[in-house]
Amino acid sequence: MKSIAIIGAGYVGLVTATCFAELGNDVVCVDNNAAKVAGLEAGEIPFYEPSLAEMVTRNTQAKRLGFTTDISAAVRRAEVIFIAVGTPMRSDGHADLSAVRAVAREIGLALDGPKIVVSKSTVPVETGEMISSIIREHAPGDYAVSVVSNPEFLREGSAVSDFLKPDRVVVGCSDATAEAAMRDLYAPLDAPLVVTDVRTSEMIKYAANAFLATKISFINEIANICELLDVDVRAVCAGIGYDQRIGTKFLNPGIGYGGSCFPKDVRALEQLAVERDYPAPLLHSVELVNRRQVERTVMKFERELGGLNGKTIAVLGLAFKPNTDDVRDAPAIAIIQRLLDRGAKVRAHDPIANAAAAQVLGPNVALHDTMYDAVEGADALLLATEWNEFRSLDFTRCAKAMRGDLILDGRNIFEPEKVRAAGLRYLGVGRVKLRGKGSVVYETPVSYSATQS
Ligand SMILES: NC(=O)C1=CN([C@@H]2O[C@H](COP(=O)(O)OP(=O)(O)OC[C@H]3O[C@@H](n4cnc5c(N)ncnc54)[C@H](O)[C@@H]3O)[C@@H](O)[C@H]2O)C=CC1
Ligand SMILES: O=C(O)[C@H]1O[C@H](OP(=O)(O)OP(=O)(O)OC[C@H]2O[C@@H](n3ccc(=O)[nH]c3=O)[C@H](O)[C@@H]2O)[C@H](O)[C@@H](O)[C@@H]1O
Repeated sequence: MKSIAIIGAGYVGLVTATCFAELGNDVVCVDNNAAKVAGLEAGEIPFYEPSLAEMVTRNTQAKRLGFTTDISAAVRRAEVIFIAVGTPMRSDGHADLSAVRAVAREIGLALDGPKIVVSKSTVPVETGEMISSIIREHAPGDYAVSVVSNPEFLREGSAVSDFLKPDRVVVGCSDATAEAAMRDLYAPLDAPLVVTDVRTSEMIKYAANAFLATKISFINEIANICELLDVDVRAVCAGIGYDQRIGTKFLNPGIGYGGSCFPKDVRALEQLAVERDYPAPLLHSVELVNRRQVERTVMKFERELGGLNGKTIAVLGLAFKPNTDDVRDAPAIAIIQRLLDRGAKVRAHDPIANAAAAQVLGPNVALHDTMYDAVEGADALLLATEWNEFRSLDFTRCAKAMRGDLILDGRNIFEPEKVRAAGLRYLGVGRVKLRGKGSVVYETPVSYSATQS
């Protein structure tokens, strides 16, 4: 049993804190957002994540988990301190490390003995060294501080089981004391432990996300080519996915990847390379293909509807993927913004993310409580997020409610024959031959990065 402080009660911080408490540790979770801490103390989880709320309540009641805004007190009582604050994308594509720096400074100022400081946040190679020097600079005494990199691989929507049953745990340490403490902490989990130095561990996290994003952009590109050749990409996925070197996972074409991590982490890794004079053309293309997937979706509507001005599009799904209310960098939001720019009206529904989407989209989009309310009077429908409830969409009911007849299945979850049987037209991603040739005029320039030569 260890005494742990987790700094940052966001997605990763709260899941990490709760899971370490569940494993029997004494955990305090710190956030500088007082309202968030007050909410957590009252049992309110600031985002939607299946099974997390019950686990927070159980561990809070068992007094293994607490919340505070007092970082100094939390640092002093903990043996191990996890940094789990956000590292969002700066406008130049680099990771914004201001929150990590601020936390390192506060840890330094509060130091009163030896500590192990662990970065759970996704951070560029060399950040561990930066954290170490900031802590030392502000510490009141010459205390031994081991800085560890322990990246997190959980996915939103399955965060708790991903944390407790990981494929592997990666720990980057610079000394034996820290390594022993991390081995101890993760001993209850039945998972391989990959122990490296700090820099390698930082790189592993970016490489993992970049690889997964690459797989998605790869299959999206194959899907786009399938559309020109009248080949169904789903059969292609099955045909290549059985090869275990390729695998079936993360091979679903769609309207592009989104979320708070893939877009920012691919760009951050690219920028790490670019500033060392390696232009990272593959990473650049991964991001480019992803952005163009959004434009391609808008283009499909434009072509099929003969223009967008005055047309009404119903969008089902706003979150960047199912089982989350997170709309950060969601492709649905980017598509909606482009549809609005071209004069279309948008009606939308998400089972969980309507409120979060309203904050980003403002009053220009009509958000509805049910999927059937959203499709009422629409010229076309976009399935943007594959929530389970959308899989049983009644196409006959849609055909009656809609003004037009186009269904664009942005996640390939519908059977085209069923859609057509209801008198509707079906378009997916890589499943139906596109009208005309492949000459799509994309908005995204080939070189969009300011620092890319
Ligand atoms: N969201 C995800 O699924 C995953 C995220 N990550 C990485 O984990 C890190 C955290 O991501 P999220 O949890 O999504 O971020 P988030 O933005 O949801 O949460 C960050 C939290 O830190 C708090 N915070 C910021 N500055 C602070 C300070 N000085 N003192 C105390 N609290 C402070 C904020 O109030 C916020 O509650 C990022 O580096 C991200 O790339 C890694 C794996 C999965
Ligand atoms: O670093 C992170 O934050 C996390 O990023 C992703 O997790 P997450 O963003 O929660 O969601 P994913 O399930 O990976 O989906 C990301 C995006 O890719 C899209 N996707 C995924 C799989 C696929 O086959 N096709 C596809 O378009 C999803 O729709 C979604 O928009 C990684 O899967 C996690 O391992 C990692 O810890």
